[in-house]
Amino acid sequence: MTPLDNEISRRRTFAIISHPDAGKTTLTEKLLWFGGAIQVAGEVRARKASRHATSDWMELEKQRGISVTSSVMQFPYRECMINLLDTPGHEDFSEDTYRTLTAVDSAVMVIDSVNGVEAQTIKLLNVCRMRDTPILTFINKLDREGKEPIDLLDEIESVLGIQCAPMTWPIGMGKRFRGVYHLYDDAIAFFDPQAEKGTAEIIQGLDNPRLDELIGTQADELRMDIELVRGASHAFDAEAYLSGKQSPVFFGSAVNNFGVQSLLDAVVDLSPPPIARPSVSREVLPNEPKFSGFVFKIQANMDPKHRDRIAFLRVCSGRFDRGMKVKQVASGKMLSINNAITFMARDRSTTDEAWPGDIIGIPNHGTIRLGETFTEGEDLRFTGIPSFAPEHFRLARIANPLKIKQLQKGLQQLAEEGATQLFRPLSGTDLILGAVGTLQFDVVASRLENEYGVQVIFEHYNCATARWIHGDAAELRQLSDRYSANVALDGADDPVYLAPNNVYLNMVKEKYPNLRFLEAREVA
Ligand SMILES: Nc1nc2c(ncn2[C@@H]2O[C@H](COP(=O)(O)OP(=O)(O)OP(=O)(O)O)[C@@H](O)[C@H]2O)c(=O)[nH]1
Repeated sequence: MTPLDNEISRRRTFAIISHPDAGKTTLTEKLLWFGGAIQVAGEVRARKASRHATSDWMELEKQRGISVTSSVMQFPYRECMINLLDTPGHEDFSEDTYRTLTAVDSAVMVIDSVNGVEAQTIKLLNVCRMRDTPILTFINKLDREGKEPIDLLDEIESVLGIQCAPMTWPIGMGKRFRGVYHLYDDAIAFFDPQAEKGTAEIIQGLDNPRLDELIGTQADELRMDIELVRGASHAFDAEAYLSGKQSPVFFGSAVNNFGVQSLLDAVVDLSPPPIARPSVSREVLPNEPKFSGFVFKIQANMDPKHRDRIAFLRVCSGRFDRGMKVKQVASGKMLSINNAITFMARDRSTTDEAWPGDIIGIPNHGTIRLGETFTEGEDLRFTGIPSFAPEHFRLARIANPLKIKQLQKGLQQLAEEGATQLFRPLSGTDLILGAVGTLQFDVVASRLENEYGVQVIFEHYNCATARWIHGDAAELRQLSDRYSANVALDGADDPVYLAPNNVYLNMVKEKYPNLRFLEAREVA
């Protein structure tokens, strides 16, 4: 094995997805703790405290500063190097989450056993499905009276349309929660909220008399349950998991540390290392010797006055060395990356190299855009960074018309960063902002004022949804001439139809059958 192959095989890059409050932050914290990356619980929670006050811009600003370094948490566990990518908790920032999901090789889905599958879980799972991302499921909060485990699996299968393969099975729940049985190790881990790692004892075998000794009549209930579960549920199938068709399911209680280690072991044992990535011209294998990667997230740095930003780049192939010269494919320029940040959760000191699956942060002054590809010279363009149809729209106006240039520049740059989407209708001079969550508008207004010295006023804009237009050029011209106020150019000058309502959208679809109206487009 070459050093490159070796480093690839030990990389696991994943994100946690969940509906708010299912326990994502708690689980992240416990994973870091089991991985030895944090010494005391609470470090992640402190960050979350600021995240909850998202309606307050000052808090957001603080959080933005802190989260540059906490967006990627890298730590060694067993023989692997784990990259855990953070995703914003608030659903108004789900665009950011969607993009982060394009940079991972797998995901962990957290389900609250009391609430089952929730709205945000459905949305996020659909994003994972676009790339057939393999998903492990963690059913959390077994220490509470929740839904029956078998009903939860049914719900996941029917609502999310993914097969479930239980890997562990809970013994009771709520007050009667005693632990889990591992279906493949034939081992029982007993729950003890007082024990340091949540587990009192582990025993082998369902027929072990110690089982009856410890949990009495629940032992026979468990034996019956397992017989039923083995007969009625899907057996684990590695291929089905890796192709995103089946999700191995674990049960536990994150706040009590219980079940977390099994999950982390599953990330090492079952989740895939970096695999080939599609680009416009060809597939790029991770073990190609030459470096390549793409930018999936741009974040303004701690000091907004300097307008420096960090571009988060996912390494797709080869090895990155500090100071190496790389090509920014979009501009054709060669850049020396001397000041890249790599991320170790344990100590913030930088390392000098990165391998496929790793994330590096490149400081820049707005010259690097979302979705861009970097290589050692080849003109590659990675595909797959999505932009989603916004659901909220505002018309941007300014108090002082002399500042129109600053407004245009500010909006253009914030759109490149992904903070909002910008649309310019073909007729008139209106600047329309689109967002997936309305909180994005507050962020944009505040940043325009602080960073560009522009006071913006957002007004209602009559638009229900946006669709990117692809297809026949002649029909596009006709549509643009006929509805020039509703056809706009986005930040990348691609045509978009701004539909006042669904009736209009259906009408233009019928009228222009050779055009396609897409809900998402790729940024790069
Ligand atoms: N009873 C119980 N509560 C839990 C468990 N895990 C997490 N919680 C609690 O559930 C609440 C939400 O957990 P978080 O980890 O903050 O959830 P989150 O998904 O990160 O929430 P957002 O940041 O809003 O996305 C907190 O009060 C946790 O203490 C568990 O295993 N059992």
